[in-house]
Amino acid sequence: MTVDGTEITDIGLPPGARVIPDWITPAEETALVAFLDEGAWSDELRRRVRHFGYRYDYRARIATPESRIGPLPEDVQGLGRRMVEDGIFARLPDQVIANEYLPGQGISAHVDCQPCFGDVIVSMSLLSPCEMQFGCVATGERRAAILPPRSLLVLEGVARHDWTHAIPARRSDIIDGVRVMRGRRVSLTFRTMRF
Ligand SMILES: O=C(O)CCC(=O)C(=O)O
Ligand SMILES: [Fe+2]
Repeated sequence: MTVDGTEITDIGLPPGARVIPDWITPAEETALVAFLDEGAWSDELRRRVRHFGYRYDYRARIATPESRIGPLPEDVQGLGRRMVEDGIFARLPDQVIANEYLPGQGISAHVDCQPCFGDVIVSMSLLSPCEMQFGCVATGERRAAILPPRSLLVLEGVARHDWTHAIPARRSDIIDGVRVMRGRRVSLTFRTMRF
């Protein structure tokens, strides 16, 4: 398999990353998307986003204590509490970004802000599956994995700090050898502020 012309030798997740399938039910998924769609999505990027807890500044690439919006909405806070109960976070996540990806939209390779955000990053996938690509900053090694809807992707350790993650901006993915057209995907990324 090749990703952007680079041969991928080891398909899968980088060390320190795991996918927890079916972490929420289809009914919870529907309710969450409805909640997100009731509010105002921001058009500041090529994909739509909503920020909760603290606003992330895409130009400066930081979130600061001054960027505080307020407490997380109860629906989102409840998921954070469940992540703490499940031992995924040691303390309650307090910064969440919702991303909406329509077919053809993606997110470029990045490491989440290291001075701003803690050592665990969790991304919840809703609606459509998609491929996420990973790149080791030191060696250039590439990996890729499919994120199923209602799953959690947990990034910690090396996967959080030393590998980039990205979603290719395309309209379909190869899943189990079959080309699958993307639908609308919404994700919620949970983080803890370091401040
Ligand atoms: O959509 C995703 O699953 C990832 C989002 C992401 O990487 C981010 O918000 O930093
Ligand atoms: Fe990220």
